[in-house]
Amino acid sequence: MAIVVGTMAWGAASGQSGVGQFDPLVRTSARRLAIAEQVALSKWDSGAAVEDATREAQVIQGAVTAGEARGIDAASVTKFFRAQIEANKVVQYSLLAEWRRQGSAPSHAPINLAGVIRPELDQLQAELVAELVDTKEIRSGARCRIEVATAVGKYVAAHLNERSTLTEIGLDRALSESCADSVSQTSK
Ligand SMILES: C=C(O[C@@H]1C=C(C(=O)O)C=C[C@H]1O)C(=O)O
Repeated sequence: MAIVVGTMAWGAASGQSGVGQFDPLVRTSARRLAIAEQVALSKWDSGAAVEDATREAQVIQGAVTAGEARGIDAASVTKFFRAQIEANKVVQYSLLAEWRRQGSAPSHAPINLAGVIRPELDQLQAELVAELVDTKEIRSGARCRIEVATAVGKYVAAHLNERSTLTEIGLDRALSESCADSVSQTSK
């Protein structure tokens, strides 16, 4: 027991700075994910499908172009934004199912997906690309996956609300392709 406690304390202390460096990426991912509610409401109103493959291709292409201009390779930008998109869809599917179970969505003003919401997502995309640049070194670190998971946990704990579980699932998915390596890290 003493060894376990000691190891955990060491792990928490040694991971501290790395975890903190992921905070902006986590916060911006959370803002992107929060917009999924507006997207889902617009799809509730229009009856459009959650998934829009044409728009997804535009999002990825825009991110790749922005990333390449700042020295981030196309493959890592693509996998990062694919994960962000998958997370967004998970949240949309979940909210839409909840509203179907309830028989109604929350009342809301008309939503302009193409003219307002997607440009907001585009703006956040630029911020995410800048944060990928800022975290390039730490995203190659051996503890990257643990630090990202810990940073998400910290964010969720600091923003508790009735949707925390969905937020945590969404953020874990959104940030699942942040690290440069593909090796699964468990306890170290
Ligand atoms: C957010 C939307 O829904 C889905 C998620 C996307 C995203 O996260 O960028 C893009 C297209 C859709 O598959 C949207 O339609 O704009």
